[in-house]
Amino acid sequence: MKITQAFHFEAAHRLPHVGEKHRCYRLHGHSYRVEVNLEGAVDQRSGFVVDFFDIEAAFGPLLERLDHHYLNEIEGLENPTAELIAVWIFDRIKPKLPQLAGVKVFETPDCWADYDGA
Ligand SMILES: Nc1nc2c(c(=O)[nH]1)N=C([C@H](O)[C@H](O)COP(=O)(O)OP(=O)(O)OP(=O)(O)O)CN2
Ligand SMILES: [Zn+2]
Repeated sequence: MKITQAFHFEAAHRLPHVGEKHRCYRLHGHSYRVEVNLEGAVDQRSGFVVDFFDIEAAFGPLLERLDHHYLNEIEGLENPTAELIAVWIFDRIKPKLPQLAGVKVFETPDCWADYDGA
């Protein structure tokens, strides 16, 4: 069984390695959407793969670090592409959520990165 919980945050960033002529070299912001995907057996008693409240508890502290922050200043996010934000989130919540199967980070409704740990 697969389950997903979505979160949202607003943040500023710039991409330092794209070259000065690329518009994303300049400071700008996005309304990010994050989808946390888990996969596992449904517990017979609870009926849950994982309680959504537990997913919220695992991701909440990261959300506080991301929301309304300048991403480039966060340790490990000096080059905050959607891909590297997805890896950053995955690596930090996997120890708390062993059933974690993937993290999607949407910069816009049309552009996202999907990391499954590989
Ligand atoms: N593979 C990736 N490519 C790009 C990334 C990324 O993270 N991974 N990031 C960017 C920039 O962050 C850029 O700001 C993306 O914004 P864009 O897609 O241009 O969306 P906008 O809403 O700003 O654009 P509109 O066309 O005006 O809607 C670039 N590439
Ligand atoms: Zn951007």
